[in-house]
Amino acid sequence: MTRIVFDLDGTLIDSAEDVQGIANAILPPDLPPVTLPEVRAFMGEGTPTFIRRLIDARDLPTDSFDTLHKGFMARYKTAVTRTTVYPGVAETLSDLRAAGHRLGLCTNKPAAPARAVLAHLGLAEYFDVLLGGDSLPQRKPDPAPLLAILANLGDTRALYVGDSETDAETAHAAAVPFLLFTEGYPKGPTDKIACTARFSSFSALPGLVAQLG
Ligand SMILES: O=C(O)COP(=O)(O)O
Ligand SMILES: [Mg+2]
Repeated sequence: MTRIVFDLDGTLIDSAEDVQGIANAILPPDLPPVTLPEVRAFMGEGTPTFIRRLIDARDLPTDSFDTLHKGFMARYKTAVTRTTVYPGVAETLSDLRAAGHRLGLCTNKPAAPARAVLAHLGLAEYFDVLLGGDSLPQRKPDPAPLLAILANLGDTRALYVGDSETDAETAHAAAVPFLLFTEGYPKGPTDKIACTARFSSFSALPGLVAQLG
């Protein structure tokens, strides 16, 4: 049995279009809408950082943070309809569970929208434990959420699966082997991201888990 912890946005799900929708809903209408590449670049370090990046990109007053953050959070839980699951994710999670592994979810997305989107996509049942970006005082790349999830899952071999530099840093800080999904929202070239192994299709993951055991 391995404890396998997953990142969410850009790893299991492609949520950028839903996040783009709520970002544009809170932006003053006279400003240029935020683009998908911008959204992908702003995501990964949690909602407060996303809002700060949005403020910088559209030269908004810094004191608009609270209003924008509140508007964003109010819409986030229901912004699920344009989100898709990467190919093979559900089958792979199901196979890993059937093989006896225990699965956790460590995301910087706030916990309520993370739970909502997992439920909407039928993925919630696979995870024994979930921590979001607002669950603890620390968020990734601080290793605290990943370590708390792993402690909850037992004390066997552990792996962390994510899509970004933030995830690589988190795994390194927690001294956990990192598996990089290369098709998500990295900030730079994926070959520059330190990892134990990389994969571009979820069908490869069960083999990697077996091999690293
Ligand atoms: O909400 C974010 O910033 C991204 O979340 P993630 O940690 O699931 O990639
Ligand atoms: Mg991610």
